[in-house]
Amino acid sequence: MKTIVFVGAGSMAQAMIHGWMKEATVSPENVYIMNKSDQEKLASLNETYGVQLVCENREIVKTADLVILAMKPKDVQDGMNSIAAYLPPTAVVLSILAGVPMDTIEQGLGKRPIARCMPNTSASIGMSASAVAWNDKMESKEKAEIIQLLKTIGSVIEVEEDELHVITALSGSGPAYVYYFVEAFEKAAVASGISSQVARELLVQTIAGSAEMLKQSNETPATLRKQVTSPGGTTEAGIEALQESGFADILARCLNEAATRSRELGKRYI
Ligand SMILES: NC(=O)c1ccc[n+]([C@@H]2O[C@H](COP(=O)([O-])OP(=O)(O)OC[C@H]3O[C@@H](n4cnc5c(N)ncnc54)[C@H](O)[C@@H]3O)[C@@H](O)[C@H]2O)c1
Ligand code: PRO
Repeated sequence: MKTIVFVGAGSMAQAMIHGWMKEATVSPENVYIMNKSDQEKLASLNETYGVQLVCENREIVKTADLVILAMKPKDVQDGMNSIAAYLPPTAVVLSILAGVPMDTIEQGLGKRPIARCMPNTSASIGMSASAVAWNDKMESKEKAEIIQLLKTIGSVIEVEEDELHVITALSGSGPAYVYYFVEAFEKAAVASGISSQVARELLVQTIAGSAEMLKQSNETPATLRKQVTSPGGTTEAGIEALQESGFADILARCLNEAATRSRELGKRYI
């Protein structure tokens, strides 16, 4: 897929572009960005990498092999209306929108190969956890090309479209939960007399090390947790406080609320 056109290029699309440019996955002269706002940030992407800014010039869509829908769900109908007349029948569409079903995209842009992907913002450093689902028009060659593109911004797994609501709640939103966890723990550490710099450095390395242990050790999270938790020791006291505060229920509620919002977004903007 030579020519890629982004329709909408906010924080998520920019993370993908940074990832692709760092890995030299696609040629910058073949990446076009149609976007309605934030032209300064996009100008810096153009200056840094040479990707093409086309603002709202829709003619470029006529040359697209791959169109990436990356506006907010509330803007999807406007966005599709603005390109539908220019989109060649052969163009493949990749949507990264939370909640919006492929049915809605087929209605707006016609029955054609469509992929729906949920990446996350760690794409900008090649560390996205992406999941992708396909419509029934997608051929294996096109799937392979999209998977290849997604692999250069992190890991990718193929899933059924129905699973994407929960996946959006888990790994699409996931970085925000981790950042919130760091914010909250850092604040607590500062209140207990540690400098925020020391707390942040230790927390970030602890998260990175624990993630690597989960990846490399082949142990379950519960086993790894037990290895840290000495009977009668400090971790036990901390874990008991989390359990008594209903931490697992809080996380379940977080996941359910986010997944419910994804389903609502899909229905709200059809
Ligand atoms: N931010 C994330 O962490 C994340 C992760 C995964 C998926 N997503 C999905 O990615 C999409 C974009 O999210 P974001 O956080 O990057 O949003 P954003 O608001 O930062 O960017 C959206 C951009 O789309 C532009 N836009 C709106 N309508 C347009 C149109 N018709 N033509 C051209 N440009 C248009 C806006 O000007 C804006 O710059 C959303 O649908 C979201 O669900 C976001
Ligand atoms: N950010 C988007 C949202 O908050 C989708 C997942 C991450 O809706």
